[in-house]
Amino acid sequence: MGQTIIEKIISNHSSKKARAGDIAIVDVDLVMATDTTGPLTIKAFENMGGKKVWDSDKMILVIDHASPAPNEGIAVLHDLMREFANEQGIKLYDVGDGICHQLIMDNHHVKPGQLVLGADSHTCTYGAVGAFATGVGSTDLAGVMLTGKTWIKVPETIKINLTGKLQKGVTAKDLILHLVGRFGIQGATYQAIEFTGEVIEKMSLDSRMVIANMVIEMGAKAGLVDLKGLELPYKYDPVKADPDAHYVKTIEIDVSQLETQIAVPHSPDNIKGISEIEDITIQQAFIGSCTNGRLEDLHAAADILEGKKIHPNVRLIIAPASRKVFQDALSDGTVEVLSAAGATFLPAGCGPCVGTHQGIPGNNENIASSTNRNFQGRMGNRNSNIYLGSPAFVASAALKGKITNPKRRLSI
Ligand SMILES: CC(C)[C@H](C(=O)O)[C@@H](O)C(=O)O
Ligand code: SF4
Repeated sequence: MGQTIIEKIISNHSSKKARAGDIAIVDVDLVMATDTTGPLTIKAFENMGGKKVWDSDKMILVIDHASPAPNEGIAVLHDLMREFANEQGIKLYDVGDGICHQLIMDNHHVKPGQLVLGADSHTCTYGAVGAFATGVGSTDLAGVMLTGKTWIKVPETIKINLTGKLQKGVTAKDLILHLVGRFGIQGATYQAIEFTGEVIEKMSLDSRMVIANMVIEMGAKAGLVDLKGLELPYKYDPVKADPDAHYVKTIEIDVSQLETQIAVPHSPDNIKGISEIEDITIQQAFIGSCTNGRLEDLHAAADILEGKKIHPNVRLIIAPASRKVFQDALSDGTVEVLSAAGATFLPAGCGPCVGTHQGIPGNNENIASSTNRNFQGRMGNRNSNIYLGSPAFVASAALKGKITNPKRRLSI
């Protein structure tokens, strides 16, 4: 019997042909840690007796979660990371460079068919370029830093084929929210998902990243997006599934009828169609994160806000996913449009996504957000409510001061 993409990638990184359910010892192509997990990882590495990482070219550190440092304690942790990176000759991205996942993608640190581990749950984002990338704990990552290897149980695979055409104002975010709602937050636990079909083939890299990024919200180990229709600035050999590969499930979805999808408080699988929840008042709007902080996302917001002013009772906060995203949005006039509409720009980084700093909501406030998680307290206040959706949804809500269908705000 043939192999799925993940079985092939794991086989290529180990000495045996891998099948779902096997335990494989694999060589890792790249490891990554952030300012939330990096200091713990470095300590664990030293506690294991680590002196020199197995390959300093295969490790990346990023200061993005609380960046610039909001207090002395975090400033000390940032310094610890800088010192370690210096001693070991490891590439470190510092304050303002951007979110770890965006930097790894922007700078082509990951390529199709590679196997990457990150001490961050959204490492699965790199499935957008057909890599098997997944999140691990700090101690596991420290082990890889010593040896360049880890063990992995080969996941089973679900195949999702997406056909039809997305309606105006309906995006990759709506699609993945719909799937998270359908599966539930544990619906694909420890499984890989292969995404194929004409909808994927027409998607930009930015949109493919949205899909791969949120598979963790269904508990999946990896989301592997078909590379058809994707142009990359380098040559590569795509890893393809065999025609007789075994899938635990194959799902066909026609996306043509899908309306804007929103995750309502307090879980990313608590999905409603926009028409069910229109008119809820909001006080804060956030566009950013490794899910939706890219150029395409800022463009979608600018399309809605150009020449207009946001509602006077709303704070619209934008954190570009990377410095490059910010610079591109600056040079094409997008920053100007959004700033004139009343948006406040934060440095490139995670920003308010995880509630560490910058934009913690007040009591009883409702937030429209382009991020990926809306658990109670996620943005730093348990007495606030987060509504997750696309950047077009967030911009429309910021404009009207309440949840509204982005379709009505789009001129195209
Ligand atoms: C803080 C960090 C450990 C966490 C993660 O692993 O995902 C964060 O990035 C998140 O999005 O919740
Ligand atoms: S942007 Fe949010 S989800 Fe993404 S890595 Fe940062 S904290 Fe995690």
